[in-house]
Amino acid sequence: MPVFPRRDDKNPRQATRPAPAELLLPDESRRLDQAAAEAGVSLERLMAAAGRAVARAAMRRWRPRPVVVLAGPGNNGGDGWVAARLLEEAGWPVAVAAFGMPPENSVAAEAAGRWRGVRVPFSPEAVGRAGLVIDALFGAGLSRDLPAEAEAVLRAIRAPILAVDVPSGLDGATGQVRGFAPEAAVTVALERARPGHVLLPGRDLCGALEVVELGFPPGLIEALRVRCWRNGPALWRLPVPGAAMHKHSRGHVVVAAGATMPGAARLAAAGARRAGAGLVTVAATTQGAAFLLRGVAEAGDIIADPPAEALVGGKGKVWVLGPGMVPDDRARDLLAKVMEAGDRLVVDAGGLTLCAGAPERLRGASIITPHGGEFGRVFGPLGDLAQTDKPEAARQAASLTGAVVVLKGSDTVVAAPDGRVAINSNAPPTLATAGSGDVLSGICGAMLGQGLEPFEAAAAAVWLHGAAAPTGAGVVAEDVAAGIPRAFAQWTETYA
Ligand SMILES: NC(=O)C1=CN([C@@H]2O[C@H](COP(=O)(O)OP(=O)(O)OC[C@H]3O[C@@H](n4cnc5c(N)ncnc54)[C@H](OP(=O)(O)O)[C@@H]3O)[C@@H](O)[C@H]2O)[C@H](O)CC1
Ligand SMILES: [K+]
Repeated sequence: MPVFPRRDDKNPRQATRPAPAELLLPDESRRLDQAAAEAGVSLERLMAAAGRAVARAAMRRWRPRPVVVLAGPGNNGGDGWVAARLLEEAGWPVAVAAFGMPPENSVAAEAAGRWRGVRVPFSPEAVGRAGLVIDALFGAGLSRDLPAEAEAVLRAIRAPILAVDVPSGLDGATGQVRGFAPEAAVTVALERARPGHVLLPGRDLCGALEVVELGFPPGLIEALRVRCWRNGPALWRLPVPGAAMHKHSRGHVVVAAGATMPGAARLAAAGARRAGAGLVTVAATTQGAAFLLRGVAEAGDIIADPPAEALVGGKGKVWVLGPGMVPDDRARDLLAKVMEAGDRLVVDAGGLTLCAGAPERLRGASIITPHGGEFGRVFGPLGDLAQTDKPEAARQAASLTGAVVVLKGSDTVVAAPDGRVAINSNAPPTLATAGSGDVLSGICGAMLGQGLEPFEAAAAAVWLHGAAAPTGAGVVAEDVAAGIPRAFAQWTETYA
């Protein structure tokens, strides 16, 4: 069995292991506020804490300068009114431009009522001479596209923007822009980040993300039973080889591949081997392919001639089915046989093409790794949903197939059939290169082979893949595979 490093509370190095980074949905945020109220922590207190955090963020990052606070009609605006007062008390020149006023007797209205300073009309001219703009127009309560009037003002800003909760117009749940959203220099997230801070294009609009605590009573976040996290080492532990291990205890990954793109098989095999698979076999699914595959195999890969079917079944077997594979009848039969045998299975590329418009064929797979195009081809209408709500589309696909879905991109989403979602953010742009996905499917196979359950295997593989990718020009997929030992070392050094 693989050895997992044990958590040792006496080891001070492990203090660096982060807590799981929950990503709160707007609805969860509302439930949190409600639970806080029931526990005696009022919205007024939370808003005071939010406004204080915003003012402090401004003072920490900038010298005093003319500030314009754009205050919306809800609690996001309320945070803005509080921040305006605190900055003015600290001696900063502040003006507030309100876009509608909060409802009478609301907590936000009270915050607005305490403002005695300068008010300017909500107009493009108002922000023209600002040295800093605090965007407190809309946050979690954005319910439709940004109004044109608000867009015109936000577009006129030339100064740096400090966004409260989210840059207004950004949907915190999905990372999508509703009409328009400005690009902030800093975004102050309240208590926890939101999926929209990590998903694209949202992540790129937030600038530096500061997550601040508002003083919720302990235990309330845990009680929400959040199902979405930023992917990272808090969610899984990588397997590290123990002294008593031998190659057969680290999983046997079989890469079922074709010969039209033999490089794909080679990269998947390299990913699996570097990520710790004990044994890797490249199995050709087309006659004569073994001959071609042999030419690209590295030492350590065993090439099997068809029938690859002969390899189906057996303890510790994990299939990576699809890299460079021709989606023909033979491949379809192999997929069915592997499913029938109950072998663990990662489906990618050609394997996904076999299931175009027929997601039910994937029932029995452990992990599938589609990019956006493959996802649309397999899941039809869910492909459209993925354009607007990637986590929800991946979650539905996982529930439909029973497989963990790795919906790839610069913001890869990993979704489990039980509703857990991890959103990845460590992938450098260099990963957008041919063959990089093949390396990932191999790493997924290796993680399964070493005993991780599918969601953890997939999330760990995606992180490792991102951490393994060198940055800078000239990076090819081979370099990603070669970077895996360094990524393991980084993990061991920091988190193990
Ligand atoms: N626990 C926390 O995280 C806390 C967060 N706080 C802050 O509260 C906001 C969320 O406040 P909420 O009042 O729910 O929502 P907003 O302020 O974002 O906006 C709601 C108002 O805006 C109107 N609205 C929404 N979309 C539009 C639009 N496109 N055009 C015009 N008007 C819009 C909405 O009107 P409706 O007609 O939709 O009802 C509301 O009037 C969160 O972001 C934090 O900043 C708390 O301060 C502390 C706890
Ligand atoms: K905002």
